[in-house]
Amino acid sequence: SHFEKTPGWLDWYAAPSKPRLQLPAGAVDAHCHVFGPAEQFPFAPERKYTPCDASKQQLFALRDHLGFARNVIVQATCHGKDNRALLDALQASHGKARGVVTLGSDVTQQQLDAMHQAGVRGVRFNFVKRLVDFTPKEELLSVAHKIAPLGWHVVVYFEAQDLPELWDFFTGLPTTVVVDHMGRPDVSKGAESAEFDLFVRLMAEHPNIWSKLSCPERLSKSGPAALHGEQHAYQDVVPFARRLMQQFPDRVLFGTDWPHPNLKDHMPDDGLLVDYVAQIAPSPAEQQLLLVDNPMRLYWPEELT
Ligand SMILES: O=C(O)/C=C(\C=C(/O)C(=O)O)C(=O)O
Repeated sequence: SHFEKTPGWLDWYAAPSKPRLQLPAGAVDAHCHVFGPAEQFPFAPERKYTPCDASKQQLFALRDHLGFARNVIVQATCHGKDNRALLDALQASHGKARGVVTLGSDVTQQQLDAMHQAGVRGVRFNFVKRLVDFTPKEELLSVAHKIAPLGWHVVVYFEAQDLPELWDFFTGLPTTVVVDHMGRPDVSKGAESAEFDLFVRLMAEHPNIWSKLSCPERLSKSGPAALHGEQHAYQDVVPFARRLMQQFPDRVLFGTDWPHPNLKDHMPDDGLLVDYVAQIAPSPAEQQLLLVDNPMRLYWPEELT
């Protein structure tokens, strides 16, 4: 097909290891994707990479293999504003998945209501320049104001060096805001750096802003040491996640980011990624917050009454 995978794009682990960590009952993988199948759900013409297919069936099999109970499926840029593959997966999940879509300001109320019925609870704004072209802030704000009455939140993906210019936009959003992958800090600067202090200040000053503690494999310079059996996978990222887990225990989430788009130097074993959670949330109480209570409050609040 003409959807040839981007050269160098690694496939995900076909047979991930079984985690040592026993996840708490009801654990939520709060950041993952479905891609294609391209013949049924074509990738967006404006995409900046072409992934391999990654089906809902494979996602749900991974969920069960790792010990998660639910998924939050996040629209990735390779599908642009065409959320059909995501909506198809939500329907197949029988209520075990929620969705975060990508929308234009032309979205209609009828489309929003249908997505809400399907299990969508958020919209995603991507600012990573290698992934998307520029979208005017007015258009994004228009989308945010359209989804706010539904109780949806805004997921944002950006790189740490861009936080200063994005600060006013993020702090002006009329919803809960969930940051992907800790705002992608440069881990070589250290978890007490001015750069990460700024991100911590963003969360400290704005209690509506949450963060996912995901994607150490994208941020680490020390790499997946656990591939050799040691317990300290992605050791240099742990202090960043620990700082957020300790300071904002009720506003953090975790996800596998399966099928790990755009990774070229190594592909994480999802089982070892789950074991990484034991380093950033070592106590059962922290694991309960990170993996169950926090994502349930955000995505299935109706079940908490
Ligand atoms: O999957 C991720 O969250 C990370 C990446 C890709 C996307 O988010 C996307 O294409 O929407 C990335 O860093 O390349």
